[in-house]
Amino acid sequence: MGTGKKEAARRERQKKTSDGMGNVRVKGENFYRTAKKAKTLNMFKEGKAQRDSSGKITKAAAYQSRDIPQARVEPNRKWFENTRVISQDALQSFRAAMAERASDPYSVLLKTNKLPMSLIRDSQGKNGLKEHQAKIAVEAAPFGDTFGPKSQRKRVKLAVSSLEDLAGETEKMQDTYQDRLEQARYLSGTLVETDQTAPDEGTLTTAREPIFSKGQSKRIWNELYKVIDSSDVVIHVLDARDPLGTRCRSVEKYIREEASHKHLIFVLNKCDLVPTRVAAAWVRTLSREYPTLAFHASITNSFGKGSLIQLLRQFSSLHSERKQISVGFIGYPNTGKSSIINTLRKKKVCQVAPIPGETKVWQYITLMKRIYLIDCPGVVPPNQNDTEQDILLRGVVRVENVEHPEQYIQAVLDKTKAHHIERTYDVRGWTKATEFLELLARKGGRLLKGGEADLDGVAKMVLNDFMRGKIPWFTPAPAPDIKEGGHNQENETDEVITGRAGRLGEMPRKRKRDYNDEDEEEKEAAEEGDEEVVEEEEDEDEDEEKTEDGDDSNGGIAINPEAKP
Ligand SMILES: Nc1nc2c(ncn2[C@@H]2O[C@H](COP(=O)(O)OP(=O)(O)OP(=O)(O)O)[C@@H](O)[C@H]2O)c(=O)[nH]1
Repeated sequence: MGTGKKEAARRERQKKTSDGMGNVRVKGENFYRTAKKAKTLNMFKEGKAQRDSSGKITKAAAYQSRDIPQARVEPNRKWFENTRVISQDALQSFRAAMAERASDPYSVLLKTNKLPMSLIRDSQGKNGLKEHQAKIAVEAAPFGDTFGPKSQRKRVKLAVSSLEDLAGETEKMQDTYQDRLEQARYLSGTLVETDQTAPDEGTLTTAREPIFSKGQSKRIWNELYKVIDSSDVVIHVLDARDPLGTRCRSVEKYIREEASHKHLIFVLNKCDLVPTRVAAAWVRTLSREYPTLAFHASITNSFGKGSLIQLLRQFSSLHSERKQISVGFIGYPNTGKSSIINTLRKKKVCQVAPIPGETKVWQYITLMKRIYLIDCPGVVPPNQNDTEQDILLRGVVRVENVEHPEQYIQAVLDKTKAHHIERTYDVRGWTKATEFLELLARKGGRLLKGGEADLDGVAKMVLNDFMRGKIPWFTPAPAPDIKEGGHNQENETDEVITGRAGRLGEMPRKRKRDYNDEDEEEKEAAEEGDEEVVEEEEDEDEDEEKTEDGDDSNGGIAINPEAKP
């Protein structure tokens, strides 16, 4: 809207031309020219007709021209919509099903127009083109026309001209493949380890199903690097049941080499699923490399929360010159990164689910005025040495997407103790994984048509139970090096090696609790329970910030002063 003279002129003009009531249009709807008006004006802009001295039109204006403009169809993919593709298998089964129906005299096909009938007619030769082509290619064309010196068919283009060249080409491809493997190993940080166990020259790894490459996509790694770049403290969340399996060594290496000013700490989550001794042994082992904390993520009954907050406060005072510090949570999918953030905030701020890949993008959460938390999607370092079984049992893959889950059940049975399985499912007397599944399916009434056991469905259930902690299992901590560190070696050896907990998957039978002798019932119940729950007394601390700290004194933390933070 102009001011002064121009605006006054506009108002004056519009008073005459507007609705007759003297209402002047104000800025807003319909203030400017309408599309139609603009089009008309543009048409005139393209030029006037040319006239001679007597006023006759010698050349018409563009809008007056009667020439038909040259036009072409707009290249747009919408012309190709409604095109469907059908696989050969699906086509065959459709044909078979249709043939069956057609031959049944008691059934009539209604609404055939909703079925892709042309797919059937094709094979009957209605659409002659394809059949004709096939005939030419297979039956009608003589050998000479196809392959002889007078062949009319185009030669297949080959990049090689002789058998030797072909062999050389294959070797070259093999070398490139080996280089790629090497690079993948380097990325996963297992280059040194694999050197000793490197497969023999010439052996090839088989291709993997794409679902086993979850957490490795470029997108996820970009998210990870965003989180690392924006964090001052990086918390690497490990699953207490398999801390080494859920370690991302390449990320540790990256932080050590490329971002050594950032603090890396380990948080051993899901400690409630392993016996205290095992968690303690792992904390001792891992804290030789980085500060390590034991944690149990739960909004109502957590463990290690006070220690973690205390540690973050220390980091924050270490960087007192900054306005705030950011703490990034990284780790394998499903290790409980989002759950830890929810525990610290004491409310559900991040989406949590018992399936991997729930967190899709990074997320900022304010813990206190000076401490921000960043959630990251789960990452999986690519490692050619990991089998599909390893990847699956670490909880990286969504079980419902796995084909033939029965094949992994033997690994579950090997990792767990038979009596734990018996207690969980109340089945006994199996020798093989398939027998176990069969028993379980029959017990739960999970049968398919014809009374066959639904092995697939039951196997998926067992795998989910294994990952979600319904079946107790854990990886024992490695034996402590007697010469290393300043720990009480006697106790360590005793705890880690000779205890029942030292054996694979074995859980202590008794809880560490004082029983009343009279209270036999409770004692029995405790003996039944196979999990030794790490308990925490929460000392709620009034904080002026957004969180209330559950203080468990020094419960979860074990920091080795020699370890490089
Ligand atoms: N028993 C037990 N379960 C836990 C603990 N922490 C997390 N969980 C469970 O583990 C599952 C995964 O937790 P999330 O917090 O979604 O894991 P995440 O690491 O954020 O997973 P992504 O989104 O895939 O990266 C959920 O079902 C949680 O309830 C814990 O300390 N103990």
